[in-house]
Amino acid sequence: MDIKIFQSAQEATEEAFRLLAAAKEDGATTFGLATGSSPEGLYELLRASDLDFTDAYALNLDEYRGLPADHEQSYAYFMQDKLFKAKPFKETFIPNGMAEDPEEEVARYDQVIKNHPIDFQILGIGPNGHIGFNEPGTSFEVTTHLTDLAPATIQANQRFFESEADVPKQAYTMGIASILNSKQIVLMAFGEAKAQAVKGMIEGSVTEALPASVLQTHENVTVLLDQDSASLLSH
Ligand SMILES: N[C@@H]1[C@@H](O)[C@H](O)[C@@H](COP(=O)(O)O)O[C@@H]1O
Repeated sequence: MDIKIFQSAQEATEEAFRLLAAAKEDGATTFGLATGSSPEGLYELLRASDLDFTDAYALNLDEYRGLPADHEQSYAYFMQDKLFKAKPFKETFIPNGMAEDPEEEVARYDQVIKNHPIDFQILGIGPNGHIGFNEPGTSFEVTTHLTDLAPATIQANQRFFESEADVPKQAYTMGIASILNSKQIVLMAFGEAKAQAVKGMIEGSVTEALPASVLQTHENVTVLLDQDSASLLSH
């Protein structure tokens, strides 16, 4: 793992942009994208850039079950709003939160990932160490699946909804095995609320109890931190 600690989230975000642009320059055509506040600044930089994605593919990590693509809190809506409207891709993919048959949806998305192996994957991290929506305890072997959200995740994501009751309780997510297949991974984590998870991910043992710790086993991972998220690291 390449750990880079910056003075601010903004500086770390600028580094994420540089890494993505360099990967693109080197031929990356398929980008794994994440939602949440961590990559928002990156999407802002991409929108303002002159990078052209009309020959590129975007695959998102996850989607809430039960939210249609035009729901303001759906990840499909987030991606349109924050990136795709301004920066069109050749094709974009995201699990369908309204799919009638979860098994079919999971199989469909696994096929999408198989057809479009990811060159460059952006990740955030949940305060409990989740990546995508792979919650603590999820097997490292699984690919796309429907998961029950951990109570801590429902609580953390409540800020985007009117009340806790409005937060979906399930989500589709790429699995750890799918994420590890990406050629290059860049994880962004900012703020004190992430410090414990960041410490576990980098300095703890590789354990399903802290899903992001599996990234220690991948050969091309860069972790971009600000002072607060890095504050519990031993050196
Ligand atoms: N499923 C998403 C994750 O992909 C994201 O990394 C995490 C952190 O979000 P934030 O960046 O807003 O802290 O939250 C959500 O639960």
